[in-house]
Amino acid sequence: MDSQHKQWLNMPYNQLRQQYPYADQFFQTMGLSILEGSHCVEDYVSKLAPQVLEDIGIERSQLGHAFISFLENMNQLQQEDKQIIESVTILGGTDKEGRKENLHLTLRPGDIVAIVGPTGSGKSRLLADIEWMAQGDTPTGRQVLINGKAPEPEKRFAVESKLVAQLSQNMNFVMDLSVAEFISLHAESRLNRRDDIIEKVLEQANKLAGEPFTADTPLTSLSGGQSRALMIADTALLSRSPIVLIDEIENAGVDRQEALQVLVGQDKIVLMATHDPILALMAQRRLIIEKGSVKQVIETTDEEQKTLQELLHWDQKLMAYRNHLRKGKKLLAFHD
Ligand SMILES: Nc1ncnc2c1ncn2[C@@H]1O[C@H](COP(=O)(O)OP(=O)(O)OP(=O)(O)O)[C@@H](O)[C@H]1O
Repeated sequence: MDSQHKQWLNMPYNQLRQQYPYADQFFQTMGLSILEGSHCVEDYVSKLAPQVLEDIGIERSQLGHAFISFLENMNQLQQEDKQIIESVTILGGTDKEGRKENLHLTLRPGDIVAIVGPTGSGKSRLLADIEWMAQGDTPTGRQVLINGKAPEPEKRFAVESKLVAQLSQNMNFVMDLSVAEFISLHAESRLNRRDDIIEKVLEQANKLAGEPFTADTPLTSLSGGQSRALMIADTALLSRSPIVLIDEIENAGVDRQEALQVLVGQDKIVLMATHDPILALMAQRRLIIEKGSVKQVIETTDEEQKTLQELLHWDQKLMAYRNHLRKGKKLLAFHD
């Protein structure tokens, strides 16, 4: 035990708590009463009744060590939270025929980028290069930099503090949990203690989903659109990953505009492969992929923004017809 650890066990608890406000969580999780005033943890542990220790299944000598590991882990998580991503840079590699890809693209939080191109052109490969933080070691030879530098190997392969979250098309839940239980499990694993977090995620998911669902709906009975809505809300509000990759959000059952807004509102960098002109125009930029390489980067112009407004208008009309169809109504000419 080093001197820092001894200090944690011996300093008055009210002082310790001031420095490490999450210390209380250790006692709560263990089902123990929380220390008050100037008692120190060592004292507290030495005075715990044998019956209490037996109930929680831990030896007296181990409890102090468990407390130290808890504080260590929490401190590390807090450190990770402070790592701010200012930029992601993608440096070109080669196309499928080995020709050089002329690309040097830097993205910053709040950026939305669409990736477009024919089937098989390499859209998913580009997303995979970013997810993998390629360092010239994927079929494309691309390199991805974080804040202008190659990420350290621990970062690339870290599972806990992933920089990149993937939202995939197929989200079939097999867990026997309700929506509320799922959110609360995830919130717990992210050390998010906000009382209203279940409510917030659910409210956001319902804004995205066409058909509303409640906290006690079992995950397995959510429709495809509802599952995707839940995953998008969960990624936006609970995942700490600053980069979100989307491999095509289908039209079915999700409000795409709101989905992008909620992700970008959390200051994430969003990259999405898509064939959908509405989604593509919601991005500030789109990358045109051909034969495995980015051939062009197009900025969305004001002119194109007007096209977007028009497309959104048609989309609403189409949606209204879909609703009529579902309700068994006649599909007559539409009057604005
Ligand atoms: N630069 C490259 N060099 C070598 N292979 C590549 C390159 N880019 C893509 N590929 C390979 O080409 C194949 C098709 O790419 P990918 O699946 O990314 O296409 P896609 O555009 O996502 O297609 P779809 O629209 O059908 O999903 C994959 O096997 C991928 O690894």
